[in-house]
Amino acid sequence: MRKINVFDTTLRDGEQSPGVSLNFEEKVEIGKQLERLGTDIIEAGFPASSKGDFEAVKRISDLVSDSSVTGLSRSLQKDIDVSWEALKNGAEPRLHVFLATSPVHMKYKLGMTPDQVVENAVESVKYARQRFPKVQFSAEDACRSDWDFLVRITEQVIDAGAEVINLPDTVGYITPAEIQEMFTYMKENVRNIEKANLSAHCHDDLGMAVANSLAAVEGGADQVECAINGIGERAGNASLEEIAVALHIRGDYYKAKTDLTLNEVKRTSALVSRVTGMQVPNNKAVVGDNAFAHESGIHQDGMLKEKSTYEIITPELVGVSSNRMVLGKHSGRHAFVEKLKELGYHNTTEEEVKRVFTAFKALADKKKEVSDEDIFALMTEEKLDSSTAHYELQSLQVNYGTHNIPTAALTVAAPDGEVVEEAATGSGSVEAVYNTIERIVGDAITLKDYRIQSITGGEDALAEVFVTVRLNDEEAPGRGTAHDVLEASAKAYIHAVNRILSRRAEGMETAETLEV
Ligand SMILES: CC(=O)SCCNC(=O)CCNC(=O)[C@H](O)C(C)(C)COP(=O)(O)OP(=O)(O)OC[C@H]1O[C@@H](n2cnc3c(N)ncnc32)[C@H](O)[C@@H]1OP(=O)(O)O
Ligand SMILES: CC(C)C(=O)C(=O)O
Ligand SMILES: [Mg+2]
Repeated sequence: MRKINVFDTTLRDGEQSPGVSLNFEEKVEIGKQLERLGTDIIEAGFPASSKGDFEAVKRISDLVSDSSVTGLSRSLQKDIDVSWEALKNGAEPRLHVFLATSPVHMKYKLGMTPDQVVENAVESVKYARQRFPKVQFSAEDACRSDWDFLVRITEQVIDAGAEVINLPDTVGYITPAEIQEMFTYMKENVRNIEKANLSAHCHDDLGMAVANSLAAVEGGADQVECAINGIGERAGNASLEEIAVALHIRGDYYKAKTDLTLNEVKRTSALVSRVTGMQVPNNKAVVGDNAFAHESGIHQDGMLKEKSTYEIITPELVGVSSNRMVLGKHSGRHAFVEKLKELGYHNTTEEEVKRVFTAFKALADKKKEVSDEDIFALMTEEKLDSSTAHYELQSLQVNYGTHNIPTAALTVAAPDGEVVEEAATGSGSVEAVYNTIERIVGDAITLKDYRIQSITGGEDALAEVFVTVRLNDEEAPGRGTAHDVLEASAKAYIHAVNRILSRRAEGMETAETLEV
């Protein structure tokens, strides 16, 4: 397996993300984590760009010893001098100097001829080598540069002492097939290529940064430059975690590997996301919240039978504790039963599972994700209702308006199997519902206590209502769960009434023995 050096530029190109500016402590914290992750080279910043960046690069360079720390510099002696001051005490001081080589950059941005660019690059590399033991030269916008011009400048900067030549796709323009061919061309045509490593630095403007980096590896690149979570200028850089995991999982194809400690990937991603304020999309490969979550029934069933059916990366590989089975509208019975077991329901009958699964599907139609608490609530309701059911709510309609008298209409299955329809008014919607139930039961019922809470957070959470009611001389608590508060209120009231009736039927004497 060929070893690919990982050059992390989160703290330099990554910080060039619009809206991101890291302070000293934040940069140092990320620098230490990048060392734990095992990146070969950390580009800690651009020392000549500001005093703050200078201090951060210096601190990281002083602190970090397991990774080599570098800083970016224009092809100017004053930038190189400042970089040396920042990096000179590091374990392995390394300079990254760049100059553009594409026709458009040379003509319009630099105002230099190709000959002047070669001369300037060679001078800078020689000047840098008087201080730095290791110098990397980047031919900015290499992927829009003439290949023979790239061969010429590469040969000369290698002769001047550069040991790493980076060929960036500065504007994210190239395709995988082209970049592979370009690296192969350089390997075959640069006369002194054996004295240097080739590096790829890809941007994601066309969404091909990772694919291009991997294709560059196929073409012979020895180093990839990338950023955590793919952050960076404009659409960002190639994402470090995606390249690293692709090389790990498809080592059979790339015949290449990195020395990263992959189980530090998730932690590093979370740190960078928190500190930069750039959120990781849920569907982001490797580090997104959904990367190890399975929602659909067929996938969950496959996962329960054999994980490799739908998971090519184990969550543990990148430091995620486990995969997640998300119960939602696409989930099936296998995953549902598994969840019941996980929640401690081992002795459920087929009938129970059938009823609760139907309730679960109905809830999942209204709610994006059904939580453990939701399932617990459905199961508790099933257990209590099946042992005491007499009245059963079938439908409910409430008419409420700020200038109308609230009116409720309910359809309820009575203990004798008859389906009763009734309506009543009240001073509020809940009272209208309760007055209707009272009519259906045909006895005086008094509400002694009413409490409501939401199960889990969010606008689509289940409502849970607790009541205490008095029917004739007896009191009982009741509990109801539903997506809607009025339905939960009706269910709680009926539940309490059912308990009293059930107690009567069983000849029980006290209400206190029943707990909600
Ligand atoms: C592809 C990349 O990511 S390159 C890195 C980009 N990163 C950054 O620019 C972040 C840090 N930059 C900065 O803080 C500032 O731009 C500084 C301190 C470097 C320079 O600031 P200023 O002196 O105000 O110059 P300004 O940024 O406006 O213009 C850039 C100058 O550098 C020149 N330049 C650009 N690249 C190079 C290079 N590799 N070598 C030498 N000069 C260069 C430009 O031609 C321009 O020169 P001019 O003033 O003679 O026209
Ligand atoms: C400075 C270089 C390496 C760069 O960031 C680019 O060309 O994108
Ligand atoms: Mg870049």
